[in-house]
Amino acid sequence: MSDGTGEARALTTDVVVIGAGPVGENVADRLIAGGLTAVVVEADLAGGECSYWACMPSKALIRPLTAVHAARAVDGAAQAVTGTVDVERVFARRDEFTSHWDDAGQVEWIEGIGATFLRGRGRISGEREVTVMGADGATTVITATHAVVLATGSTPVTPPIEGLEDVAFWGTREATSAHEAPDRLAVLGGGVAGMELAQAFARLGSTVTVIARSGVLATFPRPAVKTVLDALRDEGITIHENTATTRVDAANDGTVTITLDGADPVVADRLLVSTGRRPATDGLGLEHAGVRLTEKGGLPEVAPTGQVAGTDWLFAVGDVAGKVLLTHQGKYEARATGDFIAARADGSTPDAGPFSRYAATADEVAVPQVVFTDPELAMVGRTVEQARDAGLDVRTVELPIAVAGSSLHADGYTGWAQLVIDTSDDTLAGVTFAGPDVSELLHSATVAIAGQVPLDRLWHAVPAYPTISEVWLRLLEKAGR
Ligand SMILES: Cc1cc2nc3c(=O)[nH]c(=O)nc-3n(C[C@H](O)[C@H](O)[C@H](O)COP(=O)(O)OP(=O)(O)OC[C@H]3O[C@@H](n4cnc5c(N)ncnc54)[C@H](O)[C@@H]3O)c2cc1C
Ligand SMILES: NC(=O)c1ccc[n+]([C@@H]2O[C@H](COP(=O)([O-])OP(=O)(O)OC[C@H]3O[C@@H](n4cnc5c(N)ncnc54)[C@H](O)[C@@H]3O)[C@@H](O)[C@H]2O)c1
Repeated sequence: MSDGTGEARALTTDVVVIGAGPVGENVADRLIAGGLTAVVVEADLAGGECSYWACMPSKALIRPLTAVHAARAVDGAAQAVTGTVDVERVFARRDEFTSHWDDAGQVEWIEGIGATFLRGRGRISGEREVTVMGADGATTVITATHAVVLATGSTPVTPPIEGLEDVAFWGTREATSAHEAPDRLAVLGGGVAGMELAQAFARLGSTVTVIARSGVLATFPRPAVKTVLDALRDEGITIHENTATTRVDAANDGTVTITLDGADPVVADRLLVSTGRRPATDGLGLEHAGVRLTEKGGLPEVAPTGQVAGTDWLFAVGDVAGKVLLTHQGKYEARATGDFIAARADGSTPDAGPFSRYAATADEVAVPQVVFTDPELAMVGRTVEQARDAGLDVRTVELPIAVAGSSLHADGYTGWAQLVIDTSDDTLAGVTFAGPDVSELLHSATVAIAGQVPLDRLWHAVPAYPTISEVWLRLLEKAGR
């Protein structure tokens, strides 16, 4: 804002938060709860990528499709599903979940907690100083007495493929906000976003081809990924793994041809590029904080408190911190950072050791993630490879999910589960489930890992009969109990 004379307006606050995604909102909430004042700066929509173009719209699209599929998998209920999915209603329901891309409710929430909301693009312009350029060109210079928190999220990475820059392709933003399903959709990138959206659009009526440079969902155990691959292929989705894309061409009729190394070209009406994201650090003025970005544009070391290495006033949380690109983990970092800044504001040095309230320790050992394909993938903690890389001595037990609860849940239920066990203290280092609706099992595993519960004690956590959770009993028996 300016005062009408063209001069910058000046503001002073305890903490400036740049970015009002879920993570920025949460850090502001903790700062205010801790007795500080905060200005939250947002260039686009308050609520961020997650609310309008990522988690919420994608899951809003997926849920009705999964619900229909689930009913069809239960004899007696299947007979009640006599129609087809109402594609228009699915998109309309998604529109409700994104509040029709109107952030009035989120702005009201931010102001309701007592923070000041400022619409504009923020950049660091000096020590503890942020300059905000409003959409109308007005400038506000904000001085922070305590800290500046970066919560600017991430931006998509576009691979350097010949011809791609001349094609009007979809990113995940366009896919999650689409109002129609293309006849033929090609998806470049077999990560979480690509696989979820591939199945969603296939179920909305598109003929879908996925092109993955490596194996799809490569960070998950392969037998778990196989349950997803088999299901998606059964639904008619073509999946090319370990396949390089050599060039992309657009024709005058709007179709796109994707030339592959070692496979026939793919012709599509739309190309979705979902090949990963990187921290949103462009134009943030980090040089004014003495921070040098890494080659890939990431921040240097960010401590578990969120403090950026080499400064005592700059913090980073959520996607921009570059640790874990998940909403729930970013919000967890926000709680630790907000509490740390508030606790430090009186001049004391809070104990920010592992598992203290001021350190996002779980980022390293207990990150839960769900892939909302159908069947779902749900994993927390380390895979065998990650555990061994971290120097742990581990053993595994794995088995198909075949208990009374799963057989009742869906006819022909197919699932897979694995425990990664740290042999030094007989606790869990990682757990993976694959199968319909396993996402709701995941928190049990997260509690066991974060709580470092030994298997001997876990044996006394009796799963209710007949639920899918009974797989815990089978896993523990196989582990020697
Ligand atoms: C398709 C898709 C689906 C996903 N689904 C899930 C899911 O189901 N579950 C899950 O946990 N995660 C999911 N994610 C990841 C999730 O979206 C991110 O981890 C999450 O949005 C990170 O939150 P954030 O607040 O750090 O960043 P963002 O949500 O990106 O918010 C950052 C905000 O900062 C603003 N900003 C940036 N620069 C400036 C600036 N200079 N000045 C002012 N404002 C600025 C942006 O406009 C934005 O509003 C998904 C991602 C994608 C792409
Ligand atoms: N359910 C969820 O929690 C959820 C859903 C979607 C996204 N996300 C998060 O959002 C972030 C972004 O998702 P994403 O799927 O875009 O990223 P990602 O990093 O998970 O996957 C990107 C994929 O693209 C591939 N790739 C890279 N370059 C390629 C090329 N030239 N050709 C073909 N493939 C190529 C990579 O090998 C990788 O498999 C992720 O970190 C993810 O965790 C989470």
